[in-house]
Amino acid sequence: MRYVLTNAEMRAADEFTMESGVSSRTLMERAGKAVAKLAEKALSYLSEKSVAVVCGSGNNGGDGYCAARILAKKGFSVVVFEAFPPKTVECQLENARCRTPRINTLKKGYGLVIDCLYGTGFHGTLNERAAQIVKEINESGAFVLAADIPSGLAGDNGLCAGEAVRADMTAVIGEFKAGHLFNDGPDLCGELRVCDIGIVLPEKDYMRMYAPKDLCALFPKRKSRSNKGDYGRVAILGGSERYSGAPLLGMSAFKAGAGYVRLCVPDCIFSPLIGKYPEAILQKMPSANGVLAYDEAALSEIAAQSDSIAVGMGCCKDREIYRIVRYLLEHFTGTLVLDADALNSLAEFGVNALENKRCTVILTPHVKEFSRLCQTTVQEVCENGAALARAFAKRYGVTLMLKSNATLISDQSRAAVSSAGSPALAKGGSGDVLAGLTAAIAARTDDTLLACACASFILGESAISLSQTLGEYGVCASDLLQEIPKTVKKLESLARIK
Ligand SMILES: NC(=O)C1=CN([C@@H]2O[C@H](COP(=O)(O)OP(=O)(O)OC[C@H]3O[C@@H](n4cnc5c(N)ncnc54)[C@H](OP(=O)(O)O)[C@@H]3O)[C@@H](O)[C@H]2O)[C@@H](O)CC1
Ligand SMILES: [K+]
Repeated sequence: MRYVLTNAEMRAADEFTMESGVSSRTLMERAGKAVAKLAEKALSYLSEKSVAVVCGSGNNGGDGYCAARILAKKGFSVVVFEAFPPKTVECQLENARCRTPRINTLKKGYGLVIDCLYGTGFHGTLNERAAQIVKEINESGAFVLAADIPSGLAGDNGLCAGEAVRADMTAVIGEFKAGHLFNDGPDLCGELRVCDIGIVLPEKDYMRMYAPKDLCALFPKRKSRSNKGDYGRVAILGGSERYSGAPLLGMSAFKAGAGYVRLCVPDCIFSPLIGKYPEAILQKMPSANGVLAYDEAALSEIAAQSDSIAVGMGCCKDREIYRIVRYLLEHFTGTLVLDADALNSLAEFGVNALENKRCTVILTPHVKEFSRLCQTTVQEVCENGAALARAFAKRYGVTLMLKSNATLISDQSRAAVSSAGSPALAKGGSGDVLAGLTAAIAARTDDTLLACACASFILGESAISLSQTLGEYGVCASDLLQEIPKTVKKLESLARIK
């Protein structure tokens, strides 16, 4: 497991490391060395071997002077662009130690440009001169290596207002910052390489990034003497005349190992589904106007016979859906996964229903759905998603999985991010697949944070691997159902090695 920090948390960790006896000069030397090492590796693949290092006034600039000195000592042709005069003591020191030639403007022709303009100290927007320099970096035609984070990208949320460096590779100094993973971050950072410089973390309350070897604990070897009841009874409650396929994508629950999957669909779409999935239990629910209708007896039976229930996929926003969600919140004692129109109905008819519940609740909104739940804007969710998710999870006593290019998960005390994913998932049906996966995995564990991270990982990895053969444009949600067992098998195999 790795951690993902905010700028302030990273600064505190740097300071804590220094208090533990590592000097700032040593830390910078390590950072510069790590950047130089990645530069050298990149240069080995490039035909043009000249390097330009663009340095700002802070310690990110200091990393740059240090890397330039190391690369020059190794015999590379290196120039430094002093974009702004050094301000911090370490930057001034490294500037003085670096004797490579200086340039005043960045022309084309370098093989590699190292961006050390701004790191975690960046805030606000680029001024005119900085924006011009960033433009020159982006238009240089060189391979761009960003030190710590591409300049212009906000470390706390991965947003950039206007121009920012578009890197081919980013040398992540110490720990991931949220900005590497969220919003514009993945498109601007290129390949992320973490450089360990011996940072000592003062606490362990950071956002987590689970590795496959943490997630595989959810796929222990199945005992030969076991039966379907041991692997979770999942109910998928969804579909409408308009979205008749959505609940079928919840069959992902079976692909993630559930023992039983019960598809509960409105009577208006029931008949065509008979025999479609021979392994599933098919349950006919009443409907009104093509949408699921409230039926207490049926819901009571589903609640009694399920370990987890996913509700909302393709349901349509409706008062009847809201009644169904309220009933399940108040009577079900397993894990309830609220997705799509269950969330939209909650937002429309009263999110306070979440206060009165007996079950464990997981909400799986995308950014727009979450903005409706919080009665705020999408922009606000993009800017402060982590804080909003944490506050919401705490306020309502739920686990929240906020879906975007990186998925942010928050329970009442912890947070995690899953960055596995692909733009191939930006299509109808992906969320329905995720809801089924989440319900299946959450049925087997009390650790909802881990369950959500695992479900998101399986979805993301399956999409990545399918994209390699079908392409990001070609992959669709039903393809994922075929790929998921392969991803799950990798976790299963990993669990056996442990
Ligand atoms: N701490 C350590 O020991 C270690 C740190 N390390 C490295 O240091 C980096 C952090 O360094 P840092 O804190 O000095 O900040 P950095 O990003 O270089 O820039 C700050 C300067 O930019 C300026 N500025 C900001 N925004 C601006 C804007 N919009 N427009 C214009 N100016 C703006 C800002 O101005 P000010 O806010 O003071 O007005 C200030 O002058 C970190 O990412 C890592 O690479 C590693 O070596 C490991 C050890
Ligand atoms: K940078």
